[in-house]
Amino acid sequence: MSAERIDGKAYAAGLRQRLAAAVPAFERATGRVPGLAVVLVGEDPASAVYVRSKGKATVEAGMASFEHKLPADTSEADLLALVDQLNRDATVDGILVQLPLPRQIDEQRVIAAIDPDKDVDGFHVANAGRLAVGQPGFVPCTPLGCLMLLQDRLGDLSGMEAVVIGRSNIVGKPMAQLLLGANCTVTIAHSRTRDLPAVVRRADIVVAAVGRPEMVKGDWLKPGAVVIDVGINRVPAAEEGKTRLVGDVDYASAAEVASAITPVPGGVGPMTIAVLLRNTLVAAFRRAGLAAPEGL
Ligand SMILES: Nc1nc(=O)c2c([nH]1)NC[C@@H]1CN(c3ccc(C(=O)N[C@@H](CCC(=O)O)C(=O)O)cc3)C=[N+]21
Repeated sequence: MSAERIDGKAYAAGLRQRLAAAVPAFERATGRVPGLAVVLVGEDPASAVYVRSKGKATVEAGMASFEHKLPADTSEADLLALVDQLNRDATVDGILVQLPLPRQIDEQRVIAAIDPDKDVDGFHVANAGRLAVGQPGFVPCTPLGCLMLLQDRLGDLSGMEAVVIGRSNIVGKPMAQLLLGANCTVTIAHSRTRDLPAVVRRADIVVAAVGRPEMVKGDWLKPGAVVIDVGINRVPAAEEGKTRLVGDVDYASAAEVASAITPVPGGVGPMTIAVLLRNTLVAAFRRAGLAAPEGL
């Protein structure tokens, strides 16, 4: 069998178009456009690339982008002061502080300082709690994007066996909550899981978010499984001195067994950015006391 390739880039482009189409109604009602503030501390080149593509996508969707670039030696107090200023800025609906932060800054303290109603990353404990108990809030962008791709492909997920590999607060745990909310039978596997291949072989849905290049092999999969690869790993390419991106799944062998699989790049990554804009638009409608449009 040769799996169908799940085109996250195309789905993300469609979502961004639907978001752009909803912005004028917000602008008519409020006299302003939704705004996203992105804060980058230091000059990690990969982080700078993501921040730039977020800013570009924000403007393309008709929203306002506010970029704050701070030097690598910024103190925690100075970053907290900026977050406080953004919390109080009425033109800012969403705040994203790019992670990881330099080691003099306590990430949890910074996330805790963000107004939960502007926390479009969904990283604040208030939003983690809302997701856990099924209240409206903000869901982390990557897992929500994965759920959208799965529901687009499979429709109702009720009763399906889902295995999430990875237990991070930003992907694995919220992904498991979302799949549980969609009535899957959910297993969270991790580095201490015994006989991981046997656990993965039960799954109708596999979400790989471990950060280990090409770890999940085709012979771990149940034939016909749908595979979502969250990993983005830069590895040496065949040509001397060059690099390439690979996922946490060995695409070639997995595509022989799965019914559908997301590629890397072009799968989950573009969805993360599109969902960030979706969360920002939803935050803007909610903060204005307006009902957010359906189906976003
Ligand atoms: N507070 C916070 N929120 C984040 O959402 C966040 C963060 N910090 N820190 C860094 C990670 C990383 N991240 C990506 C987003 C899009 C792509 C993406 O679009 N990737 C392209 C490839 C891009 C390339 O070629 O490097 C793809 O997969 O097709 C990748 C990675 C968001 N992150």
